[in-house]
Amino acid sequence: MIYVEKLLQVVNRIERLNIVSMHQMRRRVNNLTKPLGSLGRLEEIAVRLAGITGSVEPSVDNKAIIVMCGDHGVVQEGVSAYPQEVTGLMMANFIRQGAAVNVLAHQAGAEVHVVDIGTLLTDLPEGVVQRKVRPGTANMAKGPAMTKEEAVAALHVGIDTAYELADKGIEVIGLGEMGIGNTTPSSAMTAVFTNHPVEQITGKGSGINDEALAAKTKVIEQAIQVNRPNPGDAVDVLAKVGGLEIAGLVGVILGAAARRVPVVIDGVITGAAALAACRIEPRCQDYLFASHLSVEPAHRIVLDELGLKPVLYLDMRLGEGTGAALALPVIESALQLVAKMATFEDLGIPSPAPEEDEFGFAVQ
Ligand SMILES: O=C(O)c1ccc[n+]([C@@H]2O[C@H](COP(=O)([O-])O)[C@@H](O)[C@H]2O)c1
Ligand SMILES: Cc1cc2nc[nH]c2cc1C
Repeated sequence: MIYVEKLLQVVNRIERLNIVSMHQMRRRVNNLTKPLGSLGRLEEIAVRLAGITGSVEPSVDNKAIIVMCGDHGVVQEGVSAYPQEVTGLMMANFIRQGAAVNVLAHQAGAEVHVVDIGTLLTDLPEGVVQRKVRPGTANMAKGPAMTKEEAVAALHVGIDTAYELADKGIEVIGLGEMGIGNTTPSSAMTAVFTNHPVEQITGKGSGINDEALAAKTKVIEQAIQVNRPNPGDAVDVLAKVGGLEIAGLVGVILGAAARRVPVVIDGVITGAAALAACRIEPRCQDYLFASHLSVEPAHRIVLDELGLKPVLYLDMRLGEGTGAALALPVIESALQLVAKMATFEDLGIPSPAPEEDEFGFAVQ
């Protein structure tokens, strides 16, 4: 019960964007020495970051990527092309800086935090944050993946992680995950939340063949039928057909939004987490940026549902936070332009930009 109260406190702390800061940022952007609107979506990014942070000089200098790791009982049903041990092996790889996300995060100047929230690994490599709620989920094709209490505990791991990073001055959080089998719960959650047919939503994940895809689709349909998750209760959906790392990511989003820290989502798994977070508290939506569009069909459905446009289109389907790491420098560029470009006033000439409405948008 105490746990649920804490969750409510965090959710209640999530505020609307700061309209005054957005207006001031729009004005500044409109006065930069360029044709009005010519920096396209970079302008929208700068304006939204002003709204999130409540500052006309926001910073995303201090960046972190959280890689939540968990295992999935549903792998027993043959839904993945890879064995379950890969989750643990990749966790070790993150620590030795050998994974794709390490390379890309290093390039972006982002820290990588690897959290074991629910893998089967018992002997954790040094450097992994140990926050195991339980060792892997149960097989959701046969019953609930976890209890509601476990789902709430996982949400709190995410909230705590976001708060810890906010406390130490992290200004933007990229979401990443590792969990063999986790495209299965992600597709199930997306189907339940959006009511799209499972067949339209399910993809090949890390690389199964057509036959296995047909079987995976059936497993997801069965999991939904067996568990009957309530689409109006995101915690119920997470517990019945979700995953520990997915619930952890939902917590990260809630915690980051409560602390006014922007969140960059990655592929289909972090997307399903974003959908759940927005079902818990719709204001979360304002704090989210979509880094890229994954090959997994559920990802497009999630981003459409959340009204998010991806920064990059690279046909990736890796996860780990790789897309988030790639988009961070683009987001940072938006702020660099605002901070460093000259304005028309700097040149001593009045802005040739058209009149603005009360929100600072051009009146044509
Ligand atoms: O980010 C994505 O969109 C994405 C798409 C397909 C696969 N993945 C990654 O691959 C793993 C899940 O794939 P699977 O086929 O085992 O469900 C998991 O570790 C994810 O990080 C990630
Ligand atoms: C090798 C490997 C690396 C991954 N990283 C994220 N998901 C993954 C799945 C596999 C199989």
